[in-house]
Amino acid sequence: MKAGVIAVQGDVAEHAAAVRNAAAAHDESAAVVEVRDAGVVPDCDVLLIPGGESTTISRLIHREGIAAEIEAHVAAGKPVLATCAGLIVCSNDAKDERVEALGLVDVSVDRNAFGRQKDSFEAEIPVAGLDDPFHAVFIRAPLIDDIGGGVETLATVGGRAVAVRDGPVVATAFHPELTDDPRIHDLAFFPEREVVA
Ligand SMILES: NC(=O)CC[C@H](N)C(=O)O
Repeated sequence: MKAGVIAVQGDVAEHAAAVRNAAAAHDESAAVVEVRDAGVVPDCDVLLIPGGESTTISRLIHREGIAAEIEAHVAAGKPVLATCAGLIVCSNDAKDERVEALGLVDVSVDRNAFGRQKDSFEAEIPVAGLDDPFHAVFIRAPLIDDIGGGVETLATVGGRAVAVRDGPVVATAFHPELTDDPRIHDLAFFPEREVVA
């Protein structure tokens, strides 16, 4: 499996490690490429859009011609995992003119809504499809506010969605790449496969 991590800004190395771990759990190997230029995404089977700073990621993926390739990847039904800033970039509307949202996940977000109250928190949260709770790390996390009818909510905190699936895209307000637990990467990339011990 060839996995592309959008690497214009954000926590790229952590996603690379997590997707390798997720693939290893299926006795597969993931060849990870860091995407900084156009022309790489079309060869990727799966994509990861990391946490970081959504205004910067948005500006650079449009400037480098990567944004349109991400859109084509999703239009072809290929999986994407987008976390935190990645979720903001993939949303319909980030309510911030500096973020040219890709509209790949039918939600609107409030960029730093959780962050304004508290910069960072961690919580054990149940996630649809996982047997045990997931240790979720929230850092200046976005709040998902409007959710389209075709979007599946995978996890909530305080009644608010924090993980969603829209077709081939799984998006989280938290950072599954910052723990050693590959189960969210697994959900995104191996949705119908049995984990090999
Ligand atoms: N940890 C994060 O990715 C924070 C994202 C941040 N709220 C932003 O707008 O980019």
